[in-house]
Amino acid sequence: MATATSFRGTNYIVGEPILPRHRNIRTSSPSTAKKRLPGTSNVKVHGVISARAPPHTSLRRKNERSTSLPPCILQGNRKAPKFPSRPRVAACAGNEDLAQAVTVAISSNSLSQDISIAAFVAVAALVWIRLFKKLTKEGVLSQKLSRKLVHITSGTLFVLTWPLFSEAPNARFIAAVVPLFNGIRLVLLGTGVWNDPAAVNSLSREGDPRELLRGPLYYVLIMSTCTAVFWRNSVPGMAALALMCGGDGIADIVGRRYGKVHKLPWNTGKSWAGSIAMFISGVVLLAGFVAYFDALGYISHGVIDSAPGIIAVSLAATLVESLPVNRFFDDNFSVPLVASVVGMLVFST
Ligand SMILES: Nc1ccn([C@@H]2O[C@H](COP(=O)(O)OP(=O)(O)OP(=O)(O)O)[C@@H](O)[C@H]2O)c(=O)n1
Ligand SMILES: C/C(=C\CO)CCC[C@H](C)CCC[C@H](C)CCCC(C)C
Repeated sequence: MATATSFRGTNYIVGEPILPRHRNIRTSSPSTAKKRLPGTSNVKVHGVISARAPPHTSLRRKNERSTSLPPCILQGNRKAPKFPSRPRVAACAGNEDLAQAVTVAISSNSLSQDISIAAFVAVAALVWIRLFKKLTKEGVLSQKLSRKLVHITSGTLFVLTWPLFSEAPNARFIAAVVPLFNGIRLVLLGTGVWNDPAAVNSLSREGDPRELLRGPLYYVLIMSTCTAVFWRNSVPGMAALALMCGGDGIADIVGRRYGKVHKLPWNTGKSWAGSIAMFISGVVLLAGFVAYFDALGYISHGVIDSAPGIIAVSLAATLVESLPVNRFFDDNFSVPLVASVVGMLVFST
């Protein structure tokens, strides 16, 4: 029997029988969302919601997701999820055993889904690095350019894979293992336990394996931390990674090419060209991340609403990157740190 319940001004239907093949259960799309229930008026129907996990118990903070409810439902269905293959929990009101069995089945399903996705992304990372290793070995890319292209692309692509993970609370930690796994590879290469000069060349400035224990290792550790701490429903983490990957990476490429003149007055090792490129690419990549996660319903900030915050974060990170403090603070540490702190100040999530 369906019963209507209300949360944050939106009415939901709780209950109705569950199908064992829960993966096939879909929430209704916005176009089918408005239906009438007997005895109610203007009720929005957003699929069948678990009797064990009503919206108010699932909502830990704004936008945060439960194992069963996508953010669009928690937010009163601002948007429908674009990945409907994620399991949606349904349960029989009044049938606790069945509801529990389904919850257990979904939890184990989420775990295997997350492990498979993490394994897939880890393999994709190996293939990606191998491609750059080959291009450097064949002289298509210089060592410096290869390192910066790996720096720009691997983090960006990794962030784009976040929606593939399930809505389970542990999904973020399983995703965070992917950069950690790459960190182990860097430690093995950097300490010489694993001897692969071609891989070292594609990831280092001068070909010295010990370099991998600094910038590249900080990079994967920051990526792992942002994944586990901020994840896909929090803009400060996206800001940290956008500025570290896109901003800092582009500053180097543009600065080396066009920054021979017009050096910064407070740091003659860096140029206006590099810093302006960092600011613009940081803004563009962070706006891209915000648009992507907003479109998928993970965050409630649109690009336009977020524009002042995006500009503030990018300016702060660009300023820090331009300071002559590289010898003490690696850019892969200082840039994401400042971007995430400013991000936490200017974005509510
Ligand atoms: N704002 C910036 C940043 C970088 N550069 C150029 O890019 C080069 C590399 O800068 P940077 O990335 O800071 O140097 P590294 O610390 O050597 O590299 P990484 O951060 O990748 O470790 C600089 O020498 C400079 O020519 C620039 O002109 N302006
Ligand atoms: C050279 C680097 C930084 C120096 O400033 C970057 C090092 C990159 C790591 C070795 C690899 C990181 C892989 C990502 C965590 C996952 C990428 C997955 C994607 C689908 C390709």
